[in-house]
Amino acid sequence: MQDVAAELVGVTQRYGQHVALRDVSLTLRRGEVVALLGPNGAGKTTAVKLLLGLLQPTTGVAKVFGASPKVAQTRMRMGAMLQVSKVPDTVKAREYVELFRCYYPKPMAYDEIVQRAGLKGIENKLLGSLSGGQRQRVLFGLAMCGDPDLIFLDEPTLGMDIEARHAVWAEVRRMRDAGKTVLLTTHYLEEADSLADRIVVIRTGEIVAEGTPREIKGNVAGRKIKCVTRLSVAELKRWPAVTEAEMHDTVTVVTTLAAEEVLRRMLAEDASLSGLEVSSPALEDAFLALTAEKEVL
Ligand SMILES: Nc1ncnc2c1ncn2[C@@H]1O[C@H](COP(=O)(O)OP(=O)(O)OP(=O)(O)O)[C@@H](O)[C@H]1O
Repeated sequence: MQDVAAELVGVTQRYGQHVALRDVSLTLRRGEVVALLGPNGAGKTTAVKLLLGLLQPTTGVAKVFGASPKVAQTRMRMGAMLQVSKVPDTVKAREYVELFRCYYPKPMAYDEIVQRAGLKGIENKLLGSLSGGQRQRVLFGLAMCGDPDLIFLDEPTLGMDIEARHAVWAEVRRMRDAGKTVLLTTHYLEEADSLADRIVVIRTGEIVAEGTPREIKGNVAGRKIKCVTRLSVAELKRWPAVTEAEMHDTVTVVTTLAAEEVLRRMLAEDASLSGLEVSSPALEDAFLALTAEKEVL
């Protein structure tokens, strides 16, 4: 069994009357990248703050490396890049990184931070003069200062250009390969798909799905069969394994959780079927299905 790096156990978090998280249990194992996905206001930042010890759960327990995240020794092993982080405008990037390095007993070497966070060329600039993407890179560097075993990245690549984004992705993979644990929140589903070993989807304070990117995509949205067929959409919709069937111009698109079974039957019933294409759903399809507003009856 893999070691547990951090966990929320039966956590409910209230802000006054508002329930931001409801009985959430979440485990982060050592050496894995977990992406927390969910629409605005779902409770992602609240979960991160609980694990960082910035919030005390209303009920339930938050643990990091077997202890409270508020314990100083535990904090030293964590790094965080939060959306809300504010930086002073009149301090140079270099000075700020150096300051953060002082907080840790065994900080990462300055040059290593510069290289890993892509700070070359902006080290001597005032933080107030940096672009949004450059500022994000500095925040990424700050999160790495203590060479943490557990790192929280809240929307890390927001505003970054493609090159900077890919550099962050490479760095996250390097951390994982070094046995570190990464919790990532992102609205870029491609980012979660590409980086995460496991995805946890939250909707209105509750976990609604959890699994590898492949499982999340496969189990929820099914696969799509596209082809030209004389079978009618109305008929296809009546097949038990078909979730959805529609026509786009001359192409019929069938969504199903049992692609092989449906395909065999389609070929058996329409020998003239042509232009066949079977595709896995995008993570976006699964995400939209999982986080869709509950129907009001
Ligand atoms: N300090 C607070 N006081 C009152 N309500 C809060 C507070 N912080 C968050 N909330 C509410 O709790 C819910 C969850 O917020 P949270 O910031 O965790 O969501 P999120 O998933 O991170 O959203 P986003 O994707 O927009 O960053 C929201 O409805 C939010 O309005």
